[in-house]
Amino acid sequence: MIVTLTPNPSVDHALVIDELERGEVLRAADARLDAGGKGVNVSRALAANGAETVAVVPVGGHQGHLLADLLGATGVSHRDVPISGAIRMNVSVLEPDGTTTKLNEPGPVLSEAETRAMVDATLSAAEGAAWVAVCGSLPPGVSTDVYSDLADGVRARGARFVVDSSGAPFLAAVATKPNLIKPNHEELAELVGHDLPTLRDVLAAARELVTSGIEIVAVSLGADGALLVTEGDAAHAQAKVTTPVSTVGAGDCMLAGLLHGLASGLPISEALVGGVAWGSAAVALPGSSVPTPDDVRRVAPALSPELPLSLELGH
Ligand SMILES: Nc1ncnc2c1ncn2[C@@H]1O[C@H](COP(=O)(O)OP(=O)(O)O)[C@@H](O)[C@H]1O
Ligand SMILES: O=P(O)(O)OC[C@H]1O[C@](O)(COP(=O)(O)O)[C@@H](O)[C@@H]1O
Repeated sequence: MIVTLTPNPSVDHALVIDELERGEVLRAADARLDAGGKGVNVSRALAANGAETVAVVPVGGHQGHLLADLLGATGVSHRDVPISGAIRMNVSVLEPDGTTTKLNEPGPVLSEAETRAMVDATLSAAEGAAWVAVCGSLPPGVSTDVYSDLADGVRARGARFVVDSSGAPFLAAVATKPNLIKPNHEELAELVGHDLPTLRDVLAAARELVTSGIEIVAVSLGADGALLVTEGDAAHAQAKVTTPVSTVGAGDCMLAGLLHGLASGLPISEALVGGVAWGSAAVALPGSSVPTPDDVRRVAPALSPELPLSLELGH
C-alpha cells in the first residue's frame, strides 16, 4: 500500500490553444478538468494500474467539492481533511508542439490546527503502508517543520518516507533524509546549488545526496528519461514519445511507476524502467491524465546499457 499526502492539492484546468501570445484574446480549442496536485496524481496513476493507494488531501471551498467528486469518479480512495479556505485551481496551457505552460496558485492558508489534522490523517493512513509519499508545494501558513513530524511519524510506523517538492520546502524535506526523493533536473540543481548541464553532473549531484544519507535519488529528466542512484548502483532509462501532448503530471506518474515497482519487490533498475514507462505514457495523454496499463504498454522504455555520461541535457 502506498499512501500519498498532497498538502496543496488542486483542480487542474488544462486549455489547448494554437499558440501562447501575451496580451491577446486566445480561444481554447479544448479544455479539461482533472483532480491535481503531485500526490493526488501519484495516487491516481497507482489506482489506474490496480495498485493499492490512499490519497490524503486537505479539502475546502467549491474546488474542494470538485476535487472530491473528480477523485471519486476515478475510484481513488481518499481521506479528506476539512479546511476553511478554498483549495486552488491550477491552469496549464498546452500548445500543439507539446509546450506546456503552468500557472499555479499559491493555495489556501492552513491554520496550525488544520496542519496538525493533515499530519494526523497521514500518519493514521500510514499504519501498515510500505511507502508514504509527501508531494508538491506547501500551502501558505504551513511551516517546513511539518516534514520532520511526518518523517518521524512515518518511520515510527515502519513505512518508508518519500518527498517530491521544490524550492525551500524541498531543501527542508531533504534535511530529514527521506528514503527516496524525486527531483526533476531543475529541482536537483536547486538542491545542490549549481547548474547540471550533463548527465555526469546530475550523477555527481545525486551521489552527493546519497552520501548525505538519502537511500534512493530518482532524477526525472524530461525527454532525456530518468537517472536513479543508490549507494551501490546507478541506472538510466529513457522512452521516446513521438507526439508529446501534455507534460503536466508526467513527473508524478514517473514517481508512481517507480514506487509501484519498488513496492512489488523489483530490482531498482527494473523499477526505474517502469517509472519511465508510466511518465512517458503520461506525456502522450491530454491534461493531467494518468496512463492505464494499455497506455503504458504502448511505450518502449529502454535501460541504457551504460550510463550516457556525456549526454547534454535538455537538447
Ligand atoms: N518529452 C518527453 N518525451 C518522453 N518522455 C518524457 C518527456 N517529458 C517527460 N517524460 C517522461 O516523464 C518523466 C517526468 O518528466 P519530467 O518533466 O522530468 O518531470 P516533472 O513533471 O516532475 O518536471 C521523465 O522521467 C520521462 O520518463
Ligand atoms: O504543488 P505544486 O508544485 O504547485 O504543483 C502542483 C501542480 O503540479 C502537478 O501535480 C503536476 O506536476 P508535474 O507536472 O511536476 O508532475 C499538477 O497536477 C498540479 O497542478
